[in-house]
Amino acid sequence: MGVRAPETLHEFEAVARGRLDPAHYGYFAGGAGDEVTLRANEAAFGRLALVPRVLRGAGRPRTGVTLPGGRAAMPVLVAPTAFHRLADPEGERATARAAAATGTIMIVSMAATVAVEEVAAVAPGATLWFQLYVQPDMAFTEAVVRRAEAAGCTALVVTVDSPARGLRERERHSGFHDLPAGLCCENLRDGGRVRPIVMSPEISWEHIGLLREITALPIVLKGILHPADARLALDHGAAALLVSNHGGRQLDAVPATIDVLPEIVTAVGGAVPVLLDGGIRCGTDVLKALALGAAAVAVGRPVVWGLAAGGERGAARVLELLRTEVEHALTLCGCASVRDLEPSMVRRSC
Ligand SMILES: Cc1cc2nc3c(=O)[nH]c(=O)nc-3n(C[C@H](O)[C@H](O)[C@H](O)COP(=O)(O)O)c2cc1C
Ligand SMILES: CCCCC(=O)C(=O)O
Repeated sequence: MGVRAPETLHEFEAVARGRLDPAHYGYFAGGAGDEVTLRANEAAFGRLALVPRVLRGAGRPRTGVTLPGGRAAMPVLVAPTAFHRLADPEGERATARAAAATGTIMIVSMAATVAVEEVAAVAPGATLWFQLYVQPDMAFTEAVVRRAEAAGCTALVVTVDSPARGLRERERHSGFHDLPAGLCCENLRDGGRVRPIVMSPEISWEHIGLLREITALPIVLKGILHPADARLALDHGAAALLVSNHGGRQLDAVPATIDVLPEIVTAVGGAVPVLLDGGIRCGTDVLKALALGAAAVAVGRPVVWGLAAGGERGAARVLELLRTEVEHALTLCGCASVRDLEPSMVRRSC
């Protein structure tokens, strides 16, 4: 990991950048269009300030959270990201072990380069959720869901922000087109072939209803940005929502996730937990999201940077850094647990 081990998530990105094939770095780092939303996700956290409480005698804070798909030792989950074997030869196996080591939940991407069964087998201590792009062929979708269930996944995270793939200029310019020979989306195997992932504009709420009938797993809808959709998600039996703009990789010019979180939390009215991802880069970002009503957050790129910088140990270090930072920030905010955070403790700073 270079002369000095990276000590912040930004340092991990710098090390990862130096190690990755530039085309792969472009794929991981890039966003859609002019990357307005990609930048906005991080910048919006920078415009918020935390207002601590004092003299509460809170003691050492507890960082754990309970969610529909299980408990996590910290309120930071591993967001689903594709193609981990581009970052490290062990790929998703390493990520899952890192998640298990920090006691957090890994959301395994449907586009993982290690099969979900193998990810579960090599990291028996990990709580895994499975991310799904509903395929127009519902029989195949059901087969994939059955694999995730049999592997022991405890929730289904259905990504709903991808009726088409985002237009990613940086990815194109950096020369990333496809997985190299020898790697494929292992969860898309179907007999002797590997199916392509279809992102279809025909997927609708009806499909969510069908999924609800197919599986007893809690369904988390990932990619909700509009309060009306948050209410529809409740009508369709979602067990949780994940406010996400796909890390700025789908429609450019959508708002930063932290800026829409309060509206979604209001629309949901406490009926189900609301999670958030996009632009979380340190412990105080986590506290801001939790104070504004998120039950937990997820990180995408930072885990990939950890993986590229130092494999399983690097990914574990990134998660451990976040855990330590969250605990420290909770202490300085006078909180005994994440439940003590509330909207009055966040203020727009400029
Ligand atoms: C390289 C990369 C691959 C991703 N792959 C997926 C995926 O397969 N499925 C999915 O639902 N989201 C995917 N996402 C979106 C992430 O789950 C998450 O929404 C986003 O990365 C959060 O933003 P952050 O990277 O700023 O933490 C991907 C994001 C990145 C950066
Ligand atoms: C077909 C893989 C899609 C991965 C993804 O969602 C992303 O790159 O953002």
